[in-house]
Parts: sequence; C-alpha cells; structure tokens
Amino acid sequence: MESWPPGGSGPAEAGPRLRGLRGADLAASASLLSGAGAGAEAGCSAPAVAAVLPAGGSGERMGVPTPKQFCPILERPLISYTLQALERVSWIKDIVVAVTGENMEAMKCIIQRYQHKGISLVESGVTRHRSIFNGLKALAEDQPNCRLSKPEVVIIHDAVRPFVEEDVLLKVVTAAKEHGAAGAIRPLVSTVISPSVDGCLDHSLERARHRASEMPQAFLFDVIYEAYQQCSDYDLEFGTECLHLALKYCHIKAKLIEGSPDLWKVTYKRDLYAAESIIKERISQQICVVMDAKEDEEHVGHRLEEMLKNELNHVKVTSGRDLQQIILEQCYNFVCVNVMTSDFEETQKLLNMLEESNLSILYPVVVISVQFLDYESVPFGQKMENLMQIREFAKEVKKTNILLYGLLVYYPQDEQKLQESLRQGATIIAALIKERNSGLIGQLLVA
Ligand SMILES: Nc1ccn([C@@H]2O[C@H](COP(=O)(O)OP(=O)(O)OP(=O)(O)O)[C@@H](O)[C@H]2O)c(=O)n1
Ligand SMILES: O=P(O)(O)OC[C@@H](O)[C@@H](O)[C@@H](O)CO
Repeated sequence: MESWPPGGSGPAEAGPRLRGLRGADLAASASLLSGAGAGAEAGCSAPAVAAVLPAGGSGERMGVPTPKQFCPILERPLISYTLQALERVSWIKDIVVAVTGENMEAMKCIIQRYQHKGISLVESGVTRHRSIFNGLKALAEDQPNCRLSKPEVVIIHDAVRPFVEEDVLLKVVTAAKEHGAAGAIRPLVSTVISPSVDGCLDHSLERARHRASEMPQAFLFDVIYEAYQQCSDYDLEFGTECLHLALKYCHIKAKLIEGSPDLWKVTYKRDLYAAESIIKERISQQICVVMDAKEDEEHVGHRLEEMLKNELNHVKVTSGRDLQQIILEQCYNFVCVNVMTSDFEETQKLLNMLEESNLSILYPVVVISVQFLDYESVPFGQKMENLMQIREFAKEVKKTNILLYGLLVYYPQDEQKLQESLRQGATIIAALIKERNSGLIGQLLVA
C-alpha cells in the first residue's frame, strides 16, 4: 500500500456547498464530522471517516481496451472526477483506491497530474469484493506496514460513480454510525424477473416493493471488516452486494437511503456519453464577459452581455471587474471583448491570468476572443491578417487545457443590424461553451 503523492494530504479544492437537503441535522452532522462547530464543542467526538474505492475492474461491458475507470471524459480519466468528488469532502480523511498492479503507475500519474491529495493505493483483487477487502485491510491496524489509522466509519464507493455529492455521503455515514451499515438506493427502472431453467419466466418481483442498490455505502469499520474476514470464497468470488455481507455475517440490517438519479454507475459506453454531457452542462453555468473596465454602460460589450443573459436561461453572466475573484469562483467560460483593437491585447492578458491560476487543470476553460468590426467601413485585408494570429495563440494555450476561439461580430451603424449580429454572436458563444469542441480551437467564427 502506498500513499500518493508521498506526504500528500488535504483536499485538492474547497469542499462544495451541501446541496438540497441541507437541513439543520445535516449541517450539524457535517460540522461534527469535520471536527468543528457545536457538535465538537459539546464534546462529541468526530468519527474518523475513510473511503475505499474499488477501481480494479477491466470494464468488459464498456467494450473498449481501456478499463472504464481510466476512460477519458473531456480528456481527463473518469476516476479523477470521482476522486475530486470525494476529496473535496473535508471530513473524509483517507481515500484508499484499489487498482491492478499493471495500472498502479497510471494511477500515480493521474493523482500527480490532477493534484489529488491524501490518496493511498492498494493492489486490487480478481473480483470487486476482493478489491474492497484489500482496501479495508489497508485501513485495518492489524496488518503489517499499515500506515493509515483505522476509521470508525468507512465509505465504500465505486470509482466509476463520479457524481456523488456530500449530502448523500453525509447521510450514509450518519446512518452507518447508528445502524452499523447504510447504502444508497434508487427506484427500479425495469421489473426484476426470475427465469426458469428452461429459459421461461418463473416469476417476477413487484417492482414497487424493490429497489436498486447503488453506491455510496457506509459501514462501521469493524462490522464490514469482520464480514469480509468471515466471507466465504463463493461470496468473495460471485457476490456484488456489500450490504448483504454485513447482514449475512454480522446480522446488521443496513439503513437504506434514497439517493439522487446521478448516483448511477458508468458501465456501458452510453454512460460515458451521459457523464460527459452532465459534466459539460455543470461547467457551462457561468460566463464572464471581460472588457476594458473604463468602458461606459453603452459599451457594446455590455450589450453583448445583456444579449447573452437573454439567450442563455439559467446561466449566470457576469462582467469581469474582479477577474481573480471570478477565477476563484471556478468560472470556466470567458468572453473577452476587444473593440477595434485587433492585437488581442485584452485576450492575451486574460490568457496569462488563466494559465497562472491553474484553473484549467480539472476542466477545459473556454475563452472566446470577440472582435467587433464594421467591416464595411474598415479595410478588411490588414485586419484579417491580424485576426489570423488566433490560430497560433490557440495552439499554444491548448497545452494548458484552454480552448480559445475567435468571434468576429459585425458592428454596423444600423441599430437593427447590430441587434441581429449581437443575437447571432450570443448564439455562437452559447454553442462553443456548451460543446467545448477542441477541434474548433483557433477558428474565427463570424456573426
Ligand atoms: N476485480 C474488480 C472488479 C471491479 N472492480 C471495481 O468495482 C467497480 C464496479 O464494478 P463494475 O462496474 O462491474 O466494473 P468492471 O468489473 O470493470 O465492469 P465489467 O463487469 O463490465 O467488466 C468498478 O469501479 C471496478 O473498477 C474492482 O475494483 N475490482
Ligand atoms: O458492476 P458490478 O456488478 O461488478 O457491481 C457493482 C454493483 O453491484 C454495486 O456497485 C451496487 O449494486 C451496490 O452494491
């Protein structure tokens, strides 16, 4: 078992807000688990919580050579999104990932490149249960060269379930403390049937009375560790349900927690497309319009900003007065307005800030360099020559995961024509942000 990177600790980025079911009880649990707030002051000890991520599968159902946990989404391996989701939960102290020996180096590179913190690696087993057991052994203090402290509660979560939020983790851990085990469940989409030996229907289960077992699950460490130690080889080889092991070997009836639709497991190729679509949607929720601060309210950049607000419902459009703050808020989309200047001065300043911020390590950042030009009254030749620089700029910044596009917006004297080109410009901007197509970088689109 290795901690990677050596000495690494603490989450890679600030923990997210608890979403939805914030409630006073969840807030209290969160403060207790993080060792802060009233719970801790009242002398309640914050239970140590660790997580085990089985990531040693081959992903046969995905139908590609690369094990699905390493398949890229927006050029980043799927497992990195799951690690990010867990490490930003401040009260999860250790994350143990079980990978095959042959994927150990690849996993270390992923941890290094995406700056994941507090990750320990163990060798996976030939089945999911054996991989989980190996992860638990790394946390148990009765093992040789064990460097991790035994947690009170352990979360078990598939590495191929990237959309896990703090609130459901909090609920399963809180329930596991009380019941000994807890797991997320979802309504069944299809009815479960039992076939007879001759391949005909023997019976079906009443769908409304059954649920799909999902992840995350959480256990008092001693419960699940004891269950795995007593586990039969048959269960280790063919079992798929940790909650069942706690019931069978420790007589613990797990508390079942209703989970959100996003808890699903990436299994087939269609799931990768769905995951990419969800991630693209999530990082497209905020756009920052960057323009020269001294420009007055009539500045055409403000008109473009207003048009974007009208065209893009549910998208927060801000004008970037304090760019550093906007970057800190993890905005991944920037529209840089250059009026009449063609040397990309504003755009270059923005690109330099973005490259220094490391914002694009986890997600591709879209920058759209907008030029307003009344090309009926300005000589086009020289202007176009300048604008073509964008191709070289784009190639350079792509190396740091910044997708740079050009947009030339017709800037006529006629008000109605200007309104139309602004609307067309907003539509093009929305499409570039939504699609994040790296094949279009350096292109100059015209509205
Ligand atoms: N020997 C194994 C098998 C699976 N897993 C992990 O358990 C999780 C859920 O299992 P599953 O979806 O079945 O993954 P695979 O076994 O890779 O998929 P398949 O059955 O299609 O081969 C995945 O993160 C997978 O990497 C594991 O750690 N060790
Ligand atoms: O994909 P597999 O069949 O290997 O196992 C994964 C799932 O069974 C498991 O994650 C949930 O059903 C909860 O136990």
